[in-house]
Amino acid sequence: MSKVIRIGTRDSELALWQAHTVQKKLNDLGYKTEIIAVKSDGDIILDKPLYELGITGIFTKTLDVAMINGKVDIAVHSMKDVPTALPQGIIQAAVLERANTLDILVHKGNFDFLNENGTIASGSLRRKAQWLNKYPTHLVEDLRGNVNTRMQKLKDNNWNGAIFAAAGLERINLKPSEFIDLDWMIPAPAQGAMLVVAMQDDEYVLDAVGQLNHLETEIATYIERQFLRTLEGGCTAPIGAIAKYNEKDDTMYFKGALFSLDGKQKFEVEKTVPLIEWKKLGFFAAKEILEKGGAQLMEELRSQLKK
Ligand SMILES: NCc1[nH]cc(CCC(=O)O)c1CC(=O)O
Repeated sequence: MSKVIRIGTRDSELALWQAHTVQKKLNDLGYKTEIIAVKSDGDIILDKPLYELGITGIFTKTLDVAMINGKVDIAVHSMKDVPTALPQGIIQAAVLERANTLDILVHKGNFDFLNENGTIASGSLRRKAQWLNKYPTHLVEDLRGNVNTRMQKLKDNNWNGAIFAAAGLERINLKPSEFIDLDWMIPAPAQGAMLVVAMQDDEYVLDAVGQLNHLETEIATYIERQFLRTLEGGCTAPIGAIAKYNEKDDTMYFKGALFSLDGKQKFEVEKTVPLIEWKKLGFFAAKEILEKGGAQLMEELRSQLKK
């Protein structure tokens, strides 16, 4: 059989770059492919309510619906944008080798604001909370849109800087020379990783795409997303997590944290365990946080974030 694998993607520059990367890898393996780009806010036509199928993610739902309706065979996502529970019938087909996991501050060449009263921009609860935790006197302005839009808004405003995922800017060559690595900031679970999803009964496609899977990244992101899933229970809270395999001593390093919205409260876990313990690492780390006060903070966050 040699069917054409239809690759679903959103139409932002970053999403298209990611889809083309998957396309090239499949082509190199001898598969025929076609890119199908959907408008990010495209129409959703389905004969069942989204919640019945477990479709929740704002970045992923249009593609979930396209796949369930048979319009595309796979979808390529930034893994950190994908809800931890996938819709019914859709499964993780491959996690690609991870790129840069760091958040960076893109600035305007002047560092005075780091000690004084600065204003930076970010639309992410996780970034805002961590910034305010480190710089309690600063202002964090809201900033939304795709990376191109956000970079333009930074130029148009008098903010001192804005926070981006290094991976996104590097992929589309938008990373300017004026930036600093925020190595103290805990990234979003699965930041820097790309996920390919497919229908669970599509053997041909699962076999093709499975060849792109990077085991080390799959395991690290599994741990980070297990941590997230155990903590959040369906609410988008300020949560960071990073897992890293260390080849030298065959161990898995993990750091994860939960913050209050204003950054004043922080519950953190950091540990290194033998690799064989990876399967429950994210779960136990989350339990530890819940026990030392995180459960109460999650309660507060749920009522603050409910609209
Ligand atoms: N939420 C938007 C988003 N989703 C994935 C990336 C970049 C790629 C990645 O982090 O894996 C970005 C941009 C950003 O956070 O600055």
